Amino acid sequence: MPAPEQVAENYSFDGVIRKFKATSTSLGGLETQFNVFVPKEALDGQKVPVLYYLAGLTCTEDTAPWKGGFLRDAAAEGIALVFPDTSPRGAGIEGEEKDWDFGTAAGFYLNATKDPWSKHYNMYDFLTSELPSLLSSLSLPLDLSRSSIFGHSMGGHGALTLYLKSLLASSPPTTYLSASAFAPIANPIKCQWGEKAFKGYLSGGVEEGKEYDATELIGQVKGKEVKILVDVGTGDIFYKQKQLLPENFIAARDAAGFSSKDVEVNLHEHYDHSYYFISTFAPAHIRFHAQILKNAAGKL
Ligand SMILES: N[C@@H](CCC(=O)N[C@@H](CS)C(=O)NCC(=O)O)C(=O)O
Repeated sequence: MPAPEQVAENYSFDGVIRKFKATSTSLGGLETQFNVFVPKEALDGQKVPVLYYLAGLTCTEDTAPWKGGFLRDAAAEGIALVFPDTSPRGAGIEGEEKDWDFGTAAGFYLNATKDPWSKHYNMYDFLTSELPSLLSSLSLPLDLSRSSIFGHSMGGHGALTLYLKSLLASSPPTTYLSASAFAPIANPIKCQWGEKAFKGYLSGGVEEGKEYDATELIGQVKGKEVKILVDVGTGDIFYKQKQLLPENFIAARDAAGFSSKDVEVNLHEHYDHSYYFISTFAPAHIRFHAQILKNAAGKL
C-alpha cells in the first residue's frame, strides 16, 4: 500500500491541518482524501490520541473542519482529529450521482454486499482497517491505540455503529474507547434513509442492515463498559420527519440496563440539523472524548 500523499497544509491553533490523498484497496482502487488535524504537542514529537469524525449526507472531508468548530478544542486538549470522506467517489456506477441520500456522499459507513456497489462501497473496512494503516504510515506521533469516534447524522450512525461493533468483535480491527454523535440516524432499519441505503447496498436488505443499526446493537453490548454521548435538536427537520429516532435508541438503552450517565442522550429544544447546532455542542463532545482518551494514557 503506497503511503498517502500530502496535498494541502494549513496552520491552525498552533497545530496544523493536513490533507492527504490515497489509493484505497477497500474502496476498489479509488482515490480518497482525508484531513488530519495535528495538535502542537504532536508537532513537538509527543504521542497524541486520535478522534475520528464522520460527516453526514452530502458532505466531504472538508465540511467538519470548516464548519464544526472542533479545532480550537482539539488543540487545547492536545488530540488529533481525522476527517475522512463520506463515501467512495467516482466508482462510475449508474445512478451513483442521482440522489443526495444514496451513492456519492452517502456511503453509510458499511460494507456493501450487493452488486454493483460491493466492489467500491466499503467504507466500514476503509475506516476500521485501512485508514488506521494509512495513518500509521505517516511520520506523525499518533497513538492509534487510543482512538475514539464521533459524527453527525449519517456520520453519527457511523460513529455509534463502528464503536458498538468494535465492542462486539472478538478481535476488532480498531478498538474505539468512546463514541459520540450529533443528530445520529439512530435506528436506520426503521427510517426512510436507512431503508433506502440498506436495500440498495446490502443483498440481505433491511434485515442485513440490523448489523449496522445502533438501536439493535446497543442491546447486544449489554453488560459491557459503554461510553456514548448523543445530542439531538428537536427543531431538527429530520428529527421531526422521524429519520433520526433517538427515542428508539433511548428505549433500547434502557431495556439493556445502561444508565443515562454511560449512554447519555440529550434532546435540545430549538436546535436544528445544521453546523450551527453542531458547533454549539462541539466543545462538550471534544471534552467528553479527551477525558477518556487521556485517562487511557499508559493503561492500554
Ligand atoms: N441536501 C439536503 C440536506 C442534507 C443535509 O442536511 N446534510 C447534512 C448532513 S445529513 C449536512 O451536514 N449538510 C452539510 C452542511 O450543513 O454543511 C437537502 O437539501 O435537504
